[in-house]
Amino acid sequence: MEERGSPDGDPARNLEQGPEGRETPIQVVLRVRPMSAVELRRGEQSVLRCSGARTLQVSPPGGGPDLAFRFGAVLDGARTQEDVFRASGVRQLGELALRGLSCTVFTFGQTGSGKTYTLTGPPPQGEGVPVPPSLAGIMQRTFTWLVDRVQHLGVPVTLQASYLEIYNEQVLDLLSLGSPRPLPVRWNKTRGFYVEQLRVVEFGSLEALMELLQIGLSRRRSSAHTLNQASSRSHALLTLYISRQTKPRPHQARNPQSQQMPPVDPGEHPVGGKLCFVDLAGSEKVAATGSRGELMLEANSINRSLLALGHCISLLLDPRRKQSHIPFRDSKLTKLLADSLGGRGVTLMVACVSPSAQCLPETLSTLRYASRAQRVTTRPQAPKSPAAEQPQRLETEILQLRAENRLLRSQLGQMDPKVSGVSGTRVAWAQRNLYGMLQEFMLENERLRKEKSQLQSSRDLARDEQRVLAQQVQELERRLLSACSLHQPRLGPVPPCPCVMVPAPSCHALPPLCSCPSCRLCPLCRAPLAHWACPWRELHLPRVFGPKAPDGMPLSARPPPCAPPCSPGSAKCPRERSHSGWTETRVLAEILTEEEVVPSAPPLPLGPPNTSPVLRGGAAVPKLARRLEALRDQIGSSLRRGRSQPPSSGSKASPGRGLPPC
Ligand SMILES: Nc1ncnc2c1ncn2[C@@H]1O[C@H](COP(=O)(O)OP(=O)(O)OP(=O)(O)O)[C@@H](O)[C@H]1O
Repeated sequence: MEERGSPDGDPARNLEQGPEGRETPIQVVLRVRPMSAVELRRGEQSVLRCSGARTLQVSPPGGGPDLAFRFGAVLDGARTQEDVFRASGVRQLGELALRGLSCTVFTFGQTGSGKTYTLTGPPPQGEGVPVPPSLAGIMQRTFTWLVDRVQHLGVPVTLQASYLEIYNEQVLDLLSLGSPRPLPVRWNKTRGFYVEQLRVVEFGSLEALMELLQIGLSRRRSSAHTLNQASSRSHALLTLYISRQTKPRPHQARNPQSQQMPPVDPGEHPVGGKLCFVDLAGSEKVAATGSRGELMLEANSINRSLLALGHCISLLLDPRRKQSHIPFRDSKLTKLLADSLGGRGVTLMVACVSPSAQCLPETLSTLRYASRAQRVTTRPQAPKSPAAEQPQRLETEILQLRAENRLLRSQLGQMDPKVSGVSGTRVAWAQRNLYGMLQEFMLENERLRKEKSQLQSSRDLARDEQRVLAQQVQELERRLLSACSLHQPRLGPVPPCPCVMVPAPSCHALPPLCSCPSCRLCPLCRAPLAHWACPWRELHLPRVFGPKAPDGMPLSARPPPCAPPCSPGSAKCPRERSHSGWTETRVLAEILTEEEVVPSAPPLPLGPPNTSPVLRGGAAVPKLARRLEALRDQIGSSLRRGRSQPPSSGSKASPGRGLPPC
C-alpha cells in the first residue's frame, strides 16, 4: 500500500515545541465528515477509512490498490467538534499568537466537505434558533479560550478583529459600517500585503467578538446548489490582532464602556501577534453542482483562486524556487495568505473530505493538495515593535554601512595608481584623452550641425533659382518657336490663334502653349494636340528647321513615321526624345546655329505694332539660342552648387544673376 504524508505527526506537539526561527512545516489535519442524509439515501458507498490516528486509507470502488495518506492528525466522522479543536492544536497556535507570531488556520476541501462546519459550526436552523454549544466550531472555541487566556495573563492585552471576504476577486469588508465596497490590497515592506481601509475593531469581551463573528457570517455570501444547501461563495478571513499594551490609551481611561467595541483608526495597524481563520470557498465542478449564471461565475472565480493557491504551494515545495519568485500576486487570496504560506507565519490547514465514493476524484485531489501543503515550510518570526526594533535595526544598518565602506575603500584602492600599479602618467593621459575626445566630438558635432543647416539653405536657394530659370527657359522657348514659325515653309493656311497670350501657333511636338481651340490643333499637320508627343514631330522639324535633324542625322536616314518601332536601346534605334529632351536648349541651339532659318511664314496678323524683335524672327533666333544656352549652364551650375558646395556668404544673389540680356 502506498503511503504519503508527513513524518512529523501531532500538530499540537509540534507547535508547542516553539517554532521560532526554525523551518516549520505547515501542519495538516484531515477531517472526514460523516455521510450526509442525502448520500445515505442514495446508498452511496464510503471509500475512506481511518487506520490509526494519522493515516487515512482510500479504497477505490471496483478494486484497485488502496492508497494511504498520512497527516498530522486524521479525524473521522465520529469525532466531535471539541475533538477536532483539541486534536488540531489551535490552542498552541493561539499561544504563539500571544507571543507575537502571525498564525493562520485555514480549511480546505471540496464544496460540501464540511469546512464551514469545522470552523464555525452548522448554520442556525432558523431565525433566533441558536446553534447548540456542542456544535460550535474551531473559531468560537478558540475565541472562548483566548479571551479567557488573556484575562488570566496579568498584563494588559489589546484585542482587535477584522473580517473580510474575497468574493469574485474583490475584497469586501464584512464589518464595514456602511454597505461594503471593494477594498484595495497593498504591499509595503513592514506589513507585507494588507487590505487598505479595512475596518479593525477593538473588542474587550467574548460576547463582543461573537457578535462580530455573527455580523460577518450573516453578511457573507452563500447560495444553494446540488451539493450544499448553504454553500459559501467567497473566501472569508477573520483576523484577531493581539498586542500587549504598554500604557492605557487615553480614550480607554476616559470611557471604560468604549472598551466594548471602540472604532479604530482604519489607517492604524496593530503590531503584535495575529491569529487568522480562513474559511476557503470549496472547489467545485460546475457540472456536478449544476451551477449556472452567477453561481457559475462565482465557481470559476473560486476555482481560479484555489488554483493560484495550489500553484504557490507547489512552488514553495521547491527549496530553490522558494528563494526566488512565488506568484502570490496572482490572486487576492494568495496575496493575503503569502505570509502564512511562505513567510514568517505559523500555519495549520484543516483538510475536509467527504467519505462518499461519488466524491472520490475531488477527495483524492484534496488529499494530494494537503500532502503537498504539509511539505511547505515557513520560518516563523515575531514581528518586532518599532521601539524594540529600533536599536537592532540601527545596529544592522551600521554594520551594513561599515561593510559598504570597506568595499568602496578597496575599490578605490584598486583605482589608485600607486596601489594598482598603473603609472600616474598613464592614468592622467587616459583621463585627458577621454576628456579631449569628448570635447572633440562635441565640437565636431557642432560643426556638422552648422554645415548641415548651411547646406539645407543652399539647397533651398538653388531650388528657387532653378525654378525661376526653368520659367525663363520656358518663356524663351516659347518665343523661339514663335520666331521659328515665322520662317517655316507654308504648308497651308494656318488659322490665326485668337489667343492673345501667344502670338503664333507652335508645333504640337511641344506642349500646347495655351488651351484655346486653335492652339490645340497642330498648325503643321492639323492633328489634334491630344498629347504633346506627336508621332510626326520629327517630320515637322525639317519643315521648321531644314532638312537635317537636330542630332545631325539626315532625315532621309530616319525611319518613316509609320515604320514599326525598333527595340529600345538598340544601336540602330535613335533614342526617343522626351519632352524635356526636345526642349533642351542645347538641342535647340544646335538646330538654330546649324540651319539657316529663312523667314517664310507670313507676318503675325495679331502681333502688336511694337512686337519685340525676337518675335519678328531673323537675327533674334541665334540670340535666343545663346540665351537658352546660358540659362542651361546656369541651371547646371546652380544645381551643382546646391549639391556639393556650402553656400558662400555672397551667394544670396538673385536667381537671374548673370543672365545675358534678352
Ligand atoms: N462533521 C460534520 N458532522 C455533521 N454534519 C456536517 C459535518 N460536516 C459538514 N456537515 C454538514 O454538511 C453540509 C456541508 O457542510 P459545509 O457547509 O460546512 O461545507 P463546506 O465545505 O463549507 O461547503 P462550501 O464550500 O460549499 O461552503 C452542511 O449541512 C453541514 O452541516
